[in-house]
Amino acid sequence: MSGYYDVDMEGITYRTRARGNFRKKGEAPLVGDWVEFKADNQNEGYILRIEKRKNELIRPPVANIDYAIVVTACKEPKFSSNLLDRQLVMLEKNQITPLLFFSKVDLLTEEEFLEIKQVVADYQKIYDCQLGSLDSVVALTEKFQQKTVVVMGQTGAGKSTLLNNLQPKLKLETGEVSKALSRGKHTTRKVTLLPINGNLIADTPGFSSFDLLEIKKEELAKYFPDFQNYAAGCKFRSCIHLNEPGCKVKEAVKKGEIKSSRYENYQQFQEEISKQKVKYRK
Ligand SMILES: Nc1nc2c(ncn2[C@@H]2O[C@H](COP(=O)(O)OP(=O)(O)OP(=O)(O)O)[C@@H](O)[C@H]2O)c(=O)[nH]1
Ligand SMILES: [Zn+2]
Repeated sequence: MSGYYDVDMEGITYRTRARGNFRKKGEAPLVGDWVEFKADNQNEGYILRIEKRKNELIRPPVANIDYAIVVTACKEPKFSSNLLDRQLVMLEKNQITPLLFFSKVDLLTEEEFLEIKQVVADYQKIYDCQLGSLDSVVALTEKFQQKTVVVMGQTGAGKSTLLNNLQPKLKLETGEVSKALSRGKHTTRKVTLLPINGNLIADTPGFSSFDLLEIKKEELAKYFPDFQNYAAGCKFRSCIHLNEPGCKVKEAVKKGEIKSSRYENYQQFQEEISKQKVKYRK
C-alpha cells in the first residue's frame, strides 16, 4: 500500500494521505516531518501542509534530525581529529546537536589511553562526550525521548556495535519498523531507522548537504562553537581568523585556550573552500 503516511499526535497514530498538490510540486512528506493534517478518524486523514525542515537526510530519507551520535574509534581506524571536526562542522551547519562517542578504548595501551583522555577532555568543553562505556550511552539515549537521532562515523568505527548494544533486540524490531515506515517501493531497502527508547535512530546517514564545499568562507567559523566567545572580540567585524591583525581567536589558540588541532583543521577547511571557489570561477 503506497501513498500512506502515519502521523503521530500525542501517542495516537493517524493514517493519512498527502494531498495531490504535494505530488504536483514534487514534494513528499518524510519521516520526521512536522505536518498539519485533518482527520475525522484514525484511518482517513489528509496531510495539508509540511512545515519547513531544519535539515534533511537522503539516506535514509528523514527530516528534522535532532541529535547525531558521532562514533569515533580511539584506534583501528586511527583517531583523526580532522575527520571528527569535519563531521562536527556539518552537524553544526545542519543544526544537529552532536554527541561524541569514542569507541574501542579497550584496545589502547596505558600511554595511548592517557592521550585520548586528554583529547576527550578537550572536546568535552565543547560537546557531550562519552569515552567507551556503553552504559553511559544507554543513559544518554534515555535522556532524549521522541527525538530523531542519527549514528554516524567512519567505516569500522563501531556504529553497528554501539547500536546493537543500545538495543539487543534490534534485529527483531527493525523488521517491524520497516513495515510501519516504508511506503511501497521502499520495502526492499535495508532498514536504517530503529526505535530505541522512544527515539528513532538511523544508522550511517547520508546527508543531502554533507559537503564542506557548500560552506562559505565567511560562514565557517560560525560552526566552531569554541571560537565564538573570542570571535566577538576580534578587531575587524568581518574577521575570518586567518591573517587579520587583532584576531582574538588566533590569540586564544596561542594561549592554548582553543585547542590547536581545532584551529589547524579550521585553516585546512578554509583552504579547501577557497580552492574550490577558484575552480568554480574558471
Ligand atoms: N575491541 C573492540 N572492538 C570493537 C569495538 N566496537 C566495535 N569493535 C569492532 O570493530 C569492528 C567494526 O565495528 P562495527 O560496529 O561493524 O563498525 P561500523 O562503524 O558499523 O562499520 P561500518 O558498518 O563499516 O560502517 C568489528 O569487528 C567490531 O567487533 C570496541 O569497543 N572494542
Ligand atoms: Zn578573528
